[in-house]
Amino acid sequence: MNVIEIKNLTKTYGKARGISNISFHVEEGEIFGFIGPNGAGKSTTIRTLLSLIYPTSGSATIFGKDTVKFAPEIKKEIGYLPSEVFYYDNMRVKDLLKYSASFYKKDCSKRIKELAEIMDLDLNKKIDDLSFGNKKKVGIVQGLLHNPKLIILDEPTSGLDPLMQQKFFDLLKEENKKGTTILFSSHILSEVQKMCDRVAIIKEGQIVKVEKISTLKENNHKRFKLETKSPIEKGFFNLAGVTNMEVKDHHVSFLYSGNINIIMKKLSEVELMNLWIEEPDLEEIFMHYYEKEK
Ligand SMILES: Nc1ncnc2c1ncn2[C@@H]1O[C@H](COP(=O)(O)OP(=O)(O)OP(=O)(O)O)[C@@H](O)[C@H]1O
Repeated sequence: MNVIEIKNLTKTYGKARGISNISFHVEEGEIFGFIGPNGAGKSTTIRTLLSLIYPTSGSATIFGKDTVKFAPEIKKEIGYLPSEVFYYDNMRVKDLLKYSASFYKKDCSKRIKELAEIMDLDLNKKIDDLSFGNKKKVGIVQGLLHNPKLIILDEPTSGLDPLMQQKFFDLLKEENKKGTTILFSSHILSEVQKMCDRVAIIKEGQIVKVEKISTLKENNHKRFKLETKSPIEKGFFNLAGVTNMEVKDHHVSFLYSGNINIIMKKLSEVELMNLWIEEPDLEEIFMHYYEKEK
């Protein structure tokens, strides 16, 4: 079953671009990454899904229900961590969390204590006295306290130190093992690579690619680095599937995706001093997709 199904979702802010014709789905039990640079449209997509803003056109369903028509019902089963959290500073953490829990018709007190312990959050402190990172932890507990079926995280790790990031990721993996579906937006590729099964890449309001992380990493591209006996012309490796070409004296480096025999044939025309064939990291592949669309 698809927990999230997005069909041709478009949101414009007056004349300004928000998102345009976004379509993808998130399956039950997946950790799905949503990556793109600042301003690409990640938050706009997420806010539209949560009916915090309304689509200009297109539609989406969560748990098979239209996100606009069934917003209040759907929200009970979603845990949402916005990219920025704002609170009434005067409240104590425990009172704020108690207030948040009152929206759900279940007793969340045990879970609040558990989560606060995992995230090393002092429930007795006033919000006012918390650092930015500790405020983020309040947001995390707030998002998870009702054991939601779907967790939507918008740039969740900003402000958390590396140890807390790790604890948070472990916590999410634990939730995921219990069957919780997770949509995770980020511009930090390494964390998407670490956490997610599949990923949608968004650029300038449009989806560039939806792919399994494993496919992105392993099957599609290889980085070729070669040292040649004599300098070669820049256009020598102008073949379909060759990108990110860099030539410096006797050193050539490029990404290749396609029939490996074709590139090997081309390589055999060059007198090689050395050759390395490596798996590129996600960062390189990601840049590659961006370049392709220019
Ligand atoms: N309230 C708004 N009014 C006008 N334009 C907006 C508004 N919110 C977002 N935009 C525009 O919509 C586009 C997408 O922004 P969005 O915040 O969704 O991107 P993002 O991928 O979440 O980026 P970031 O990582 O910086 O949060 C941007 O061009 C942005 O300037």
